[in-house]
Amino acid sequence: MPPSVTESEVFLAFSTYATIVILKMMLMSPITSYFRFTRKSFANNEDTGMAKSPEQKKKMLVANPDVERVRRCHQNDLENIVPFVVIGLLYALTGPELSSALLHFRVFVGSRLCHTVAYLLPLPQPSRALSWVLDSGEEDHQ
Ligand SMILES: N[C@@H](CCC(=O)N[C@@H](CS)C(=O)NCC(=O)O)C(=O)O
Repeated sequence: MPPSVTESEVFLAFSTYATIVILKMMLMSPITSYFRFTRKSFANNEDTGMAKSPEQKKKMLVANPDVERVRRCHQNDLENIVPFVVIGLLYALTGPELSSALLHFRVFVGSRLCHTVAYLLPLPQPSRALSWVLDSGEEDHQ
């Protein structure tokens, strides 16, 4: 009996690379929390319970640039990784050559990791823009 689509090497490669980028995206939540606590910047009134005065409570509700940066990075992941998972799955189902599928998946995952590093450090532009162009281009080529 021929192997089913889900047993194919392309599908296994897709599952592996999709899992890597999804885990990376999920990591953005604990990183946001880390920045919220270290910068003492929260989104909701009820999150500022540790404030010792009404003034401190007010300060804690002011947006912090580091927290906002991680949030933008997370948002950008959502804009790119969700389409990658959907389009990558459809592409894997078309039965492409393993070598070209691996190239697409690796370029996407590599450039997404570069995008995160460039956004969070931050690295000077055009490093982030180039990594974004590479991974969004990958989605178009699948
Ligand atoms: N939603 C994005 C669409 C364009 C995009 O993803 N640009 C890349 C390369 S400049 C980026 O990293 N944008 C920053 C961001 O989404 O916060 C934006 O508003 O910038």
